[in-house]
Amino acid sequence: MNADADVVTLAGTLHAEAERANERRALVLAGDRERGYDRLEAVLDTLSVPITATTLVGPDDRLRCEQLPQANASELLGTTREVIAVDAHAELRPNAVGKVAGAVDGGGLLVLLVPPLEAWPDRRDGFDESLAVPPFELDDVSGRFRRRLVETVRAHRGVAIVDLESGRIEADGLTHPSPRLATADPAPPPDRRFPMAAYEACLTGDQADAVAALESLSEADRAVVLEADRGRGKSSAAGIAAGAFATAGEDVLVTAPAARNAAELFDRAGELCRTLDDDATVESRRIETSAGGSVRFREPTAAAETTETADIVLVDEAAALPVATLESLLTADRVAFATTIHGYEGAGRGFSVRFRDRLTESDHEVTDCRLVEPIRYAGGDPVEVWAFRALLLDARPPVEPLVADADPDSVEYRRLEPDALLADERLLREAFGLLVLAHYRTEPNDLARLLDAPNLEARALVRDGHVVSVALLAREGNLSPERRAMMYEGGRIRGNMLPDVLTSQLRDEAAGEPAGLRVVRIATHHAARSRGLGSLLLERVREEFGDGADSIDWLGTGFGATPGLLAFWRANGYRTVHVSTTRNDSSGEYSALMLAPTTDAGQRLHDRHAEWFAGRFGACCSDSLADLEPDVARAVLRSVDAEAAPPLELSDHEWRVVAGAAYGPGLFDVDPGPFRDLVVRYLADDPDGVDLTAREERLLVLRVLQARDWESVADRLEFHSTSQCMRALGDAICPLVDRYGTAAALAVRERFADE
Ligand SMILES: CC(=O)SCCNC(=O)CCNC(=O)[C@H](O)C(C)(C)COP(=O)(O)OP(=O)(O)OC[C@H]1O[C@@H](n2cnc3c(N)ncnc32)[C@H](O)[C@@H]1OP(=O)(O)O
Ligand SMILES: Nc1ncnc2c1ncn2[C@@H]1O[C@H](COP(=O)(O)OP(=O)(O)OP(=O)(O)O)[C@@H](O)[C@H]1O
Repeated sequence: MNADADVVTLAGTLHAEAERANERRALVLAGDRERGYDRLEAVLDTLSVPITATTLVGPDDRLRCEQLPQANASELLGTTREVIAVDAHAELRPNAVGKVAGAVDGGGLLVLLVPPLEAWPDRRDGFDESLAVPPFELDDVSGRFRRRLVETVRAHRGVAIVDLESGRIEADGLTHPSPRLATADPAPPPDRRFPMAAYEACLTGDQADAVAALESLSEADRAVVLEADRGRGKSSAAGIAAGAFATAGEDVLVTAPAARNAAELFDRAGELCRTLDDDATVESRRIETSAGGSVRFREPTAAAETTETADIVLVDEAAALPVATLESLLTADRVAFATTIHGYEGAGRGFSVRFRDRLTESDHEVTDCRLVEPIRYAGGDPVEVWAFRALLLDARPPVEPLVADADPDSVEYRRLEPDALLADERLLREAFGLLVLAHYRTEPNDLARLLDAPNLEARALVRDGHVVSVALLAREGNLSPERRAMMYEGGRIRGNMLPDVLTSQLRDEAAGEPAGLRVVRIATHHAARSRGLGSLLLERVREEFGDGADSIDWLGTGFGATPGLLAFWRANGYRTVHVSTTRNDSSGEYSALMLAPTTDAGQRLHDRHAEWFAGRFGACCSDSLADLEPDVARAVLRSVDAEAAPPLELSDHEWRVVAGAAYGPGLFDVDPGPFRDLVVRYLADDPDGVDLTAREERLLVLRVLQARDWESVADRLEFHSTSQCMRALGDAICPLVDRYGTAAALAVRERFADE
């Protein structure tokens, strides 16, 4: 038999078994790229799969089917394909594999076109280039992620491997599954509001429960969160509910990262509308019913701006949307979010880490529903099991009892060397699981970075070998004059987040010269927080890197700023030098950049930036940071090094204006500038003996720094009237005049005190 025939027969048998079991199978074609495409074409020619249900994810449009580059793999989120082939010869992006693996239908095949397996880990590809962060070169990147990937491919059931060079079938991927037991029939709740047809459309009990949960949107101020791994039928549940609401005359607005992600939702909604309403008009993105109801799609931003035009808003693939967009969608008073828990596949955990709190704080009564039973493919599907393991999609921190009594005296500092992580799957899972759980953006790409990027280091505190706290560190700076000039002139540089911002945005060409270590992420197990472990880990990192042979000039960090986190970093000696001028897409927060210098060169870098920052922050507050939360602004200034801030230099006249408004009949509104300098100085200093309340400080931020008008400030801080608010501002300024005022200011105070 020729090699082609072998592969075609293998693929046929594999596909037949996949169909019988309603599971997926993977086929790895390892070897020469052209040969791989030849075999793949032969396979596709003979499989009973329509070309319209096949997708090639790779750089070239080589087959007659749909084609997408790996960078656009998100388009497949939430869709269902029978065959997806990934061409990984030029590059393998771990995020793309995660995204496509969930989209293959039960009975379908995931085909991987890869170089010879033995040689693959040692080849450097396009993705590796993204890991070669200056001053490191491509040769410094290692191949551990792919070595691990190859091992998992070989070790897992359901994965067939063909060595195209020798023509040998290394594994046939057959699992010979025994027949499955039928699962329980879906049943409606006894007091259902939706028509019976909605429940008859459900395929599992979990899906019927999800539809029942969505019934709660019949009432105002309700939110529903549907959570599930991929392919459990949550989009379909949302679609069935959309159809039921539309046939009852309601307008349902559907949004998702892209219209295609909501295709299943519209399919189900359309089917139900047709069943219930002979005159319904059903189009791919718009459904209208004879009761006057509708289901329509809007892009997320447009949807967020028009929530009031709909009765109900349904958000699909919510985890892939920025937190700020999710928040704007909360303006709808009846809203549901369908979101993926594992297999977040590069979308990050913004939804659960950051957005969950906002949802809880909102006026909505929230109903949660979790779908477990798979629909797209059967439970225990081997390709899902492989993808979870290979990409650590389900990595978790250690279970609570193992770390619950950890404290600074019972833990050990440990370098997490990539080789040790590769050799110890449990350690890797615990460390990566902790990072994933605690952060809004940790993706499969980060697993590859952890194992292969030359600029990254990981450190942990372990209790009896279990990870309790973990930090991911990136080397930054130490850049050549040419690279620094390139950045200064607007060129982009990989990695190097802090030097990049300080150079390109803050116009400091020397910023990339000192060597630094940025704490990219830090997390403590939730069962052991607030015991000083995070601080201990930072202290150990500083000891290790601050004065070894490997010494650095600064430690730094950048993160979505909240008052609590700013306090944590401040307590650990980090000081703010910048706040981003736009909100971070996934965290929805403004980012704070902080430095903790360890040498004179680091100190000089810090000091000049702290001075510039304190100098500009007041102006930013009434401009790009006009919607910064006042408590974040307070915490930001509190974490600036006051020594480095510019001195307060008000003229005698300016002091008379300020003191006149505080103690006499003067007005803040005539000349806000000097008040602004005074407030910045006060918040940065946090001086002893001045005890303003949090509300007074918020007033200073809102009115003096952010220049909000009196009405809105009075309203926000719940003053009875604007004049009461104005008096409160004067009262809050008095202790600042007492503390900082010059003779000219104090003379004003004396004069009015006498009256
Ligand atoms: C670059 C970055 O990674 S920034 C993001 C940091 N990581 C995260 O947000 C992940 C989730 N959070 C965590 O894992 C932990 O809370 C960490 C890493 C921030 C702190 O770890 P811990 O071991 O608790 O630190 P430690 O005990 O030394 O210090 C805790 C103090 O930090 C402050 N703090 C830290 N996070 C918060 C927060 N979210 N809200 C309020 N205060 C906070 C508090 O002052 C707290 O003291 P308290 O509990 O007595 O009030
Ligand atoms: N009630 C249903 N009737 C017909 N097909 C369904 C039904 N529920 C789910 N399916 C099919 O099962 C597959 C998965 O469903 P769906 O897309 O709703 O799941 P999901 O949990 O949203 O998955 P993903 O996270 O990948 O978006 C799809 O092919 C869908 O057409």
